[in-house]
Amino acid sequence: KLSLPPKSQLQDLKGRRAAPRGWAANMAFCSPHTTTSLRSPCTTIPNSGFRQNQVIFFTTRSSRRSNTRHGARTFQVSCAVEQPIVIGLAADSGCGKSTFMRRLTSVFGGAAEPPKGGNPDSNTLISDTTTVICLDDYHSLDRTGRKEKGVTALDPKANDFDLMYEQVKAIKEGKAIEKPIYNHVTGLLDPAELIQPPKIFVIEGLHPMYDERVRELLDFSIYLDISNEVKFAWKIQVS
Ligand SMILES: Nc1ncnc2c1ncn2[C@@H]1O[C@H](COP(=O)(O)OP(=O)(O)OP(=O)(O)O)[C@@H](O)[C@H]1O
Ligand SMILES: O=C(CO)[C@H](O)[C@H](O)COP(=O)(O)O
Repeated sequence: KLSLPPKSQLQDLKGRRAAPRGWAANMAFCSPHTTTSLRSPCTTIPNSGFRQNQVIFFTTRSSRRSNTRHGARTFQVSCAVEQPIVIGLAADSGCGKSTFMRRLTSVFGGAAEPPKGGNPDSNTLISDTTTVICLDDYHSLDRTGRKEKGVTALDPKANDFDLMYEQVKAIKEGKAIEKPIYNHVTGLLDPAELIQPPKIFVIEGLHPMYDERVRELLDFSIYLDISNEVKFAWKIQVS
């Protein structure tokens, strides 16, 4: 997961070139020491034990152990793993969020499909670079619960913004999440699905910008402002 510079550019701290033969094997035996840039935000790189923007010093072991001809040297490698970009797409129901997202993800590459082998009623779409989740999955009340409390899905009280924030933040830090599923067929909250951090993470729904903490995590925000006239015309056109 770490991006090592090409062999031709790898130098030790004295500016000497790495041994041309066996440098990769040598690195495999080395012990890492890290430091963090004070100016950069730091996030964990999945499965690496390192954090983004850390500078890692690898000190190689003696030549005998690593089977190369040169002695111990220290190399500096910067972690340059990109954080997922988070896009928030907000609009009322029936304003074309799914249609817009299908077109956008195809521009980013690959057809968008639900998670393979998962819940057939999942609202998630995954393509080569992009994962789109629907914020309806953060409804804190199911259909019956909303009816009993006399609130609609648009009411902030019917949505779990704490969980939304924690999970969007986790994705941005490169961590996988267990996201709940709101089942539009049954009106119930289904068991969670595993979402891995993608290159581009889109959160679409009624309230991607309502909670200040979630808003702060967005790299881009899109609001589809569709008049009722147009929205109803689209619906009638289908039925
Ligand atoms: N640009 C468009 N031109 C014509 N029709 C459109 C356009 N965008 C969406 N529609 C139509 O409007 C309807 C609603 O679109 P869509 O399902 O994408 O909205 P949505 O915001 O995802 O809805 P919901 O939140 O209810 O799932 C669909 O029938 C779709 O085909
Ligand atoms: O799509 C929606 C909001 O984006 C629905 O209005 C909301 O999720 C409630 O769903 P349902 O009417 O199926 O109980």
